[in-house]
Amino acid sequence: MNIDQFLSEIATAWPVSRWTAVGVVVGCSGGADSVALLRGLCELRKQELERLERVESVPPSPGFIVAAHYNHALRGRDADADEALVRELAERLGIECVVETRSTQKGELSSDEESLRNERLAFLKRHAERLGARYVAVGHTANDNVETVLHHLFRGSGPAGLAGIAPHRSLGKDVVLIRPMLSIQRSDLRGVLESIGQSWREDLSNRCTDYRRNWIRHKLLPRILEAFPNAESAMARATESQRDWRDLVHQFAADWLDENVRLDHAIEVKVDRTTRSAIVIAAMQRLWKTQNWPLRDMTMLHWKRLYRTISGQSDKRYQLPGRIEVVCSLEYVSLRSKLHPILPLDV
Ligand SMILES: Nc1ncnc2c1ncn2[C@@H]1O[C@H](COP(=O)(O)OP(=O)(O)OP(=O)(O)O)[C@@H](O)[C@H]1O
Repeated sequence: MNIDQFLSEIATAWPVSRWTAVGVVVGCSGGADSVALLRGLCELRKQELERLERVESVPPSPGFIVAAHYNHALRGRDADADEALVRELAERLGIECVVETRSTQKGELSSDEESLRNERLAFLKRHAERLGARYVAVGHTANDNVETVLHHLFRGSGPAGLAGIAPHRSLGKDVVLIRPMLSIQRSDLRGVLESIGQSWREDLSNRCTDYRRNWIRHKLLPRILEAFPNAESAMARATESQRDWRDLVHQFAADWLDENVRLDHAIEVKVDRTTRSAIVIAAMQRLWKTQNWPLRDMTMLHWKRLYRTISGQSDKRYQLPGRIEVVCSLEYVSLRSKLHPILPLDV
C-alpha cells in the first residue's frame, strides 16, 4: 500500500468533506496505528483545504485537528518517550496537543485493561467537549477487528460482539467516536510510515498487559493464516454482514423497549411469551446502556436467564452482576439496581 492508497482508504471510510469544517480530536498513543491516523488526517485536511482554495475563495475553515495523548504512567521512561513523540509530531504538524498524565497515587485506581481503556476514552471525550470538537478519531485497524471478534467468540459473546468493532458510535450528546482505519491492515500502515520516514513507538504494553488478546494476535492468527490465507478479509466480510443483522435486531429491540418497559420505583418489564430471544436480549442490552449498568459483566448465560424470566419461564428472585435485582410477578419483571438510581430510557 502506498501513501495515496492509504489516504484514499481513510477518505472512503470517512469522507473528508464531513469533518474538515469541524473539530477532530485524534487519540494518539505514539504507536504505529495512531501515528499513521494522525498523519493521514492532517494530510487529507491539508489537501482538502488546498482544493477548496483553488476552486473558490473560501473563508478560513473553523475546523481543526488536535492530537490527544493519555500518559498512563505505567511504564516509566517508555511512557514518557511515547508522550514526547506525540508532542513532537503535533508540533511538526502545526497542531495543538493535549496531554494528561494519569494520577498514580497508590490504591487509587486499578490498572486492568478495561479501566485504562475507560479512562482513556473519558479523557478523549472530555477534551473533545471542552474544545467543541465533533469527533474523536482512534486508530483501530482491520487486525484489531479480527482479534476482537475471535476474542468475543471464545468468550461466548452474543451477536453484537460478533459484529466486531463499530466504525462509529456516539460518545454522549455531541461527540462521535470514529474509527476510519478499520479496513486497513496493521502491516500496511507500518509500510506507509516507513515510506514517508515517519517513526513510531513500539507499544510494549500491548505485548504483555492483555495476555489472551495477544495470544490471539501472536500465536493463533498466524496458524489460522497458514491454512486460510484470506481469513482476515473473510472475517471482515462476515462481521460486516453480522453488523447489518445486528442493526436490524436493534431496530426491533428499540420498538420492543418502547412498548414493554416502563419506569416506576423499579424498571418494570412486561412478561412477553411470544417475542424471540434475540430481540428481548438486544432490548435488555439497550436498557443496561441507558442505566449505565455494567454490561461487560453480563455473559450470554445471564442474558438467557433474564430472557427466560421475561418470557415467563421462571419466576425466581435473583441477582445479576452489578447487584441488579430481578423480581418476577405474574405480569411484570422488576429490575432494580442496588447501586444506581433509575435513569430515563432514551439512549
Ligand atoms: N495512550 C493513549 N492516548 C491517546 N489515545 C490512545 C492511547 N492509547 C490508545 N489510544 C487510541 O486508541 C486506539 C486503539 O488503541 P488500542 O488498540 O491500544 O486500544 P483499546 O482502545 O484498548 O482497544 P482494544 O479494544 O482494541 O483493546 C489507538 O489507535 C489510539 O487512537
